[in-house]
Amino acid sequence: MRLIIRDDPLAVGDYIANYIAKRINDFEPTPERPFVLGLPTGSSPIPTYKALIKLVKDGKLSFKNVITFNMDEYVGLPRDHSESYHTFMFREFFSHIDIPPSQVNILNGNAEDLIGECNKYEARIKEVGGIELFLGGIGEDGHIAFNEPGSSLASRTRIKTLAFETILANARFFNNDISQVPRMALTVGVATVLDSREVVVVVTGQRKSLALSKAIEEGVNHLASWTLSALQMHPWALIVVDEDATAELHVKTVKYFRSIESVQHEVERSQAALKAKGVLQAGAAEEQVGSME
Ligand SMILES: N[C@@H]1[C@@H](O)[C@H](O)[C@@H](COP(=O)(O)O)O[C@@H]1O
Repeated sequence: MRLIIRDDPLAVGDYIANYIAKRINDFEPTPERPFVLGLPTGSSPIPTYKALIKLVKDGKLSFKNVITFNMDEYVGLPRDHSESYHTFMFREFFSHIDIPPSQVNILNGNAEDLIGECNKYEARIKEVGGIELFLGGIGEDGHIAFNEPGSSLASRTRIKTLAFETILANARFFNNDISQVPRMALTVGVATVLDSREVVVVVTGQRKSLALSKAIEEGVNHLASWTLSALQMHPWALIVVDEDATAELHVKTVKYFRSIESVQHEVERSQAALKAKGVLQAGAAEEQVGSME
């Protein structure tokens, strides 16, 4: 697992957007071999979405051959409700980029057969070859998507009852009226996220700092009380945080991850110099740097 620390949420958004853009561009997706991207909602990914939109507008990135799967959706909230995750995703992201709407997958929280809807979602992910990169955010209790504390590490896409803390936290989107916040959601499972080839999580703000420290400085327990801790079992996980989110980390943890990043920069610089001199073949430098993760 790698931890990248940036000054503020905007710098975090820029970092993640450039990271995702590089992954998509290096993949060279085609209609036959699309790039499959998992996406979250919430306020934390908004700077990333803004930076991705800019990359598309500047002609540096295209979503024409990208298929997306969103993490979750409320149950029973009309699709066109201002706070549904459908509305959120089109308002904040999809309407501003070149992705064909037919390549956007978002769970239908109003399906007649909710269990069938969840099973179909898992099947569709498999059908397109699995998720290449899952971008996620976390709640204050460390939940990923709506995998509240206590979610099984083996969980798949399913119906989930929301924790009271999550209902309280999300009341800000519903006129601060708890009674308006849906009590249930459809969500991808912890195993759905862990199955993706790469996971990138955005964590910003001091209110997430306890969850971050529990998830990376302590162990994974079978109930995944801090669901983010499940990432410790993923072979290719990256958490990108701002300074405020590091408030509860040990100084040595912060120093450790900062030192890894600076050594990596050093390696990248020397590999680039060798490449420029023709000593290393194109591609070899990235492979060697990648092996540090
Ligand atoms: N289901 C979503 C999560 O996927 C998201 O990570 C979380 C945090 O939201 P925010 O980024 O606004 O703090 O909110 C909701 O609970």
